[in-house]
Amino acid sequence: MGNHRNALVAAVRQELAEARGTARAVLAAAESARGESQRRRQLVREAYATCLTQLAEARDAARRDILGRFRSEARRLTGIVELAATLCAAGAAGAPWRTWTPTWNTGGPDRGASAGLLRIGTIAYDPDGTDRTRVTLPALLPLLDGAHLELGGEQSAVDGIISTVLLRALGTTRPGEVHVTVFDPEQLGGTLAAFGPLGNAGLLSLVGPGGLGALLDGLVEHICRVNETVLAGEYGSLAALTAATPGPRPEPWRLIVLLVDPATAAELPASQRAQLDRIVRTGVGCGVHLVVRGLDLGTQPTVARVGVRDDGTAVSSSIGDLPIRLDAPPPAERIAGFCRAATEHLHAGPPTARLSDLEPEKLWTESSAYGLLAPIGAGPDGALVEVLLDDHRPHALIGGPPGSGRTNLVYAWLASLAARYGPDELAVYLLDGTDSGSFAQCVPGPGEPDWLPQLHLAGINLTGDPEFGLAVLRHLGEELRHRAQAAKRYGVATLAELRTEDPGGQWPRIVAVLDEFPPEAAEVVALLADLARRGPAQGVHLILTTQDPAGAEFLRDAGLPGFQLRLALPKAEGILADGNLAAAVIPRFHAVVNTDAGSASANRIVRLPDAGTQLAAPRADPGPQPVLPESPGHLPPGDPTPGPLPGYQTPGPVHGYPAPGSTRSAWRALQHRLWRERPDGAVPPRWFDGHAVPRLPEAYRPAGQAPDSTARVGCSPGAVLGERVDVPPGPARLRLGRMPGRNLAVLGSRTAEACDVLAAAALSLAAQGPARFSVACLHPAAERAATRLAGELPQADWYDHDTVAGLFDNLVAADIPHYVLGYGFGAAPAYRDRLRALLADGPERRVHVLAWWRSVARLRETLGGAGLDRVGAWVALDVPGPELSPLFPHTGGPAWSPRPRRALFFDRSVHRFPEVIIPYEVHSDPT
Ligand SMILES: Nc1ncnc2c1ncn2[C@@H]1O[C@H](COP(=O)(O)OP(=O)(O)OP(=O)(O)O)[C@@H](O)[C@H]1O
Repeated sequence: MGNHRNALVAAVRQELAEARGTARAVLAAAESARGESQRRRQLVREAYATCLTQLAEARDAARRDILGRFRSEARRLTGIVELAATLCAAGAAGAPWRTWTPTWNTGGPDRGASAGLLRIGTIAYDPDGTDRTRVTLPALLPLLDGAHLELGGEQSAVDGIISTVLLRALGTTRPGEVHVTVFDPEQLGGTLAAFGPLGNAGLLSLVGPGGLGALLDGLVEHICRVNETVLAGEYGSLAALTAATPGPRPEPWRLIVLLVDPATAAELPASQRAQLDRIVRTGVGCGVHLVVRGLDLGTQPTVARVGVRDDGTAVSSSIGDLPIRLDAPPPAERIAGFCRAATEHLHAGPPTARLSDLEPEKLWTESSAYGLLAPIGAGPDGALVEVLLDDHRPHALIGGPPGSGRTNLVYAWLASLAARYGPDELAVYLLDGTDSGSFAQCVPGPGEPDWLPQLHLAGINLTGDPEFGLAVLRHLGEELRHRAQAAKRYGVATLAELRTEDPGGQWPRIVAVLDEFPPEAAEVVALLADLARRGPAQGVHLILTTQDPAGAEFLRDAGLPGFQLRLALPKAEGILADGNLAAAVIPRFHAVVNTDAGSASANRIVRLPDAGTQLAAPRADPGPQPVLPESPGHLPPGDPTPGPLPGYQTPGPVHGYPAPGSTRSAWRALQHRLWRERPDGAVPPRWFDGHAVPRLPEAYRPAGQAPDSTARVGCSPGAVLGERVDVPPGPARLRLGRMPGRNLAVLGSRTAEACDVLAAAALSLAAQGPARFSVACLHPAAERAATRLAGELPQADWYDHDTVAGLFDNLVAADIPHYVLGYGFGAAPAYRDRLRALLADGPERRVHVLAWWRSVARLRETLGGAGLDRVGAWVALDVPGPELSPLFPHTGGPAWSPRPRRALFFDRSVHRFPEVIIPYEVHSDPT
């Protein structure tokens, strides 16, 4: 039993031991699993913490990145907004009052430029609420061509806004482009008193307390008129019309300031309310803008509202909820100063057009096929006024008393034409019938080698030389004939058609300016009439200028057609039609341009630019004269002028030049530019200066020793007597062939000039080949010149009172010509018969007498009445025409009024009528 019990105990123990062992094993396993779990949990916790940290870092990085991008984008956009704001409210529209100045003082705005926005304050914008991104932008309001303004809130602040927008609107437009009307029944205009000076220029009007209805009615009518007559259904608004068409705005803006207290506003009659609504709806397109305080303008999109809040800031419907920090209103003295300046500016009129304003963008781009169109100045609105010369209105008459600016006007017109039409399109001829050297600036001068490339010919200082003007008119008549023949060949009638048919031909339009050219002579009248009548079809245009009514009367009397274009300078008489008094009232440097022969309805007032003609004051020193470069002795008789126009000239001083180094005038600067553009091979124009005394050219002076007597002698050498007064430059010559009468008498008491004629003749003969010269001086006054000539001739025999017999004794026949130069033969009566015999039979033996007598009576005394025939040619200096009748083949003497340095030359074998010549200066240096 005990064993059983023991065994049982042992078995129980055994089982217990096993169970304990098992439990221990399970416990150990559980503990180990728990440890593992705890480790894992730890790991997870750690991973979680790491993850959290990383996520936080990533989030922070992303936030930083976003913020950075936001800020840079905000900065960029802010920059754009600032730029846009600056552009929308440039200059006077946005500048602070400290530096504010009206835009027209700084060169702008352009005529007809569109209006922008106006600054009234600033808006502060802080996108992220940290002060770091805070930006300040101008708060801008639309007004001109943009909106009506309805302002509400504290009164003084609202009035400040009104002053601000008014001044900015006025300052960004040209004076006169904005008219202001103020209805201020409480203060009777006192609210905007600083703008008062505008009233002096009609730019500000006040409406009395009972005038609102009439004001609104008037505005409605004005809007109707603009819609009907100005916009005429073609344009939606004045802004669109101004943008689409060149020139100034056709209608000014009207700013209507209505300062109404709310009580009055509430009692506004229905009719006025209705008119107000009409204006609100339709006014902006017609330039009518309401700026109101105390009135409700309704909900039209054309209304911008500004409300001033109690804290002094404002909000605007055009900006949104952003509060506007209002600018201080403009100081009253600045407003008043501006208004005074604007008034003065308006009274002064538009700025003077400068010569450069008349120039096109590019030189020489126009074709003259159908006419010549060019501006000559600016109209009252500042726009350039153009004048046209064409086949229908071909010619122009310019008139104005002395000093009124005729020359200046011609220069301005020429500048405008010459800048547009190149030398292939335009040929200019200038004749100055005054003594003022008017056109001297167009030709080369000392230190100024340039000339007007379109200029073919200029006649300067022609008071004493109407013959040159006549020669030019004849030349133009020839050109007309030449063109008419070409037109006939091609079967066309107008220049435009000729140019189409003959594209390679040179057919520029010709503009001939005749400044005070005297039309007295019948031939001048006939030539002018011919040019005026037939010129237009051939592209020849005349511009006549006159300083007294006689010029216009002449036109009327002569019946010259085609002068519909009239340009009347201040106080011009007879240029415009009777009863058209415009020229009497225009100010200095203005002109009335009239394209309808002066009838009052066609008047246009033009302000002319200064072409700088004041530099054209006459100079004292004469310049050299035209020279032909042909060798002497090779000209056909009667036509000493080979070579086409334009002639050429030795550059030399000409009257009227600015001294070298002087400031270039506007004209001169333009001419220099044109000259640099001249075509290759362009030759200077032919010019003739009536004040200049030509020197005997070197080509007509003997070069050295007497030519060998075996050298060839021309059959009829030509004695050069003086410069011809003709279009092609060149000397007048006397052919001395072996024919009876080939002798020369120089007549007149101007000893120096007579000696010059004989000296030029002798020297030029000496330059042409071997010849013998005998100088017989019997007059003491001529002794010095004769001695000098004898010394200059290669070989000459000298005779005086004591030795003159030898002259006749030594007349031996020779193969070379023998020229006898006589000074005062009348003083040797003892030799009259021998002299008469010499004159009679000398020329056939190649002995020619060239001699000076003080008068025709002396000549007659010396030669006897019948002996006059033996003198086939004469040069008369100060001998009146009738006295020359014994030497003249027609009845009565030639028409000749003597004048200094001019002589009448007649060679009966060549001339039908004598010609005027200018005796050369042979010895200019005192000896
Ligand atoms: N538009 C202008 N602006 C400024 N100055 C001008 C203008 N027109 C003319 N002048 C000046 O007035 C003066 C007279 O002008 P201009 O010589 O052209 O007149 P004119 O009528 O031809 O005179 P004259 O009868 O003496 O020949 C000159 O000093 C000229 O510079």
